[in-house]
Amino acid sequence: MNYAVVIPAAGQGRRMQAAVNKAFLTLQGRPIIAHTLAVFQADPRCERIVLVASENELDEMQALAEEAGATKADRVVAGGSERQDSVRAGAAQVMDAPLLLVHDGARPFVAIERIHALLLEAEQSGAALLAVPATDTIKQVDQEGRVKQTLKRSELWAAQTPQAFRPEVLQQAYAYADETGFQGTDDVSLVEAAGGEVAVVEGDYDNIKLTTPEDMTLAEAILAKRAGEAGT
Ligand SMILES: Nc1ccn([C@@H]2O[C@H](COP(=O)(O)OP(=O)(O)OP(=O)(O)O)[C@@H](O)[C@H]2O)c(=O)n1
Ligand SMILES: C[C@](O)(CO)[C@H](O)COP(=O)(O)O
Repeated sequence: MNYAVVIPAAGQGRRMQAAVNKAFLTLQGRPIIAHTLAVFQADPRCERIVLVASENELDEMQALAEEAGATKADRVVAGGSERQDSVRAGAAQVMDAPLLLVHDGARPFVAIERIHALLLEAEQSGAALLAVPATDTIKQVDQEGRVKQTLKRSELWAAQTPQAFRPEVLQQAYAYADETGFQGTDDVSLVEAAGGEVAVVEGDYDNIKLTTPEDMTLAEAILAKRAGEAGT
């Protein structure tokens, strides 16, 4: 099944501590968001890209998408103050798509094979995400900085994007969020909160979200490794 993807890039990148929105920071001379757009532009199953930008960066983002040759990104829409608001504004544009994906603008390394595995699962389950098994031991910590408990690592997975939905499933989840005021830090958590099932598809550890300055160093290393593997 084909799909439309919503790419939120309307954040402020505070943890990146850069002077500009981190989407515009460059890796090997290309803006992060151009790397992300290239993945979906190259995927024949991706029909449309909805890019979500801050109100004051709409023109800059549109120009960047054009320069990057992302012809599927025919609209750039204004985001909101929270990630969930930005995704929602973008999703409203493509609720008629066969499947709807949400993918962080700040995750430039997702592999097309993983996207296709995710599509298969979402088609059947209604909602699915890429995730990787936790590699660290995870502690639940109270407000005073004391450990409440050590969570069972074999049951813990780190959520990534893309996250994929049959549109009616996402629509119902948004209706639930409207009723309850639920705010999630990712998109499938709205479906979970509404009592729906979410399937997990194993992703790759290099599908990182560029969040802190250290991630930029890691990202350059991932690109260099890929270039080495491709012999370029
Ligand atoms: N109001 C928001 C907040 C986030 N995002 C986007 O959601 C993705 C993941 O969010 P995150 O990495 O947290 O980005 P920022 O919110 O920009 O970072 P920070 O929390 O450090 O400010 C990013 O592509 C970001 O641009 C968005 O579109 N709208
Ligand atoms: C959606 C997400 O990337 C899954 O890991 C993550 O939850 C986004 O969180 P952020 O606080 O907006 O970075």
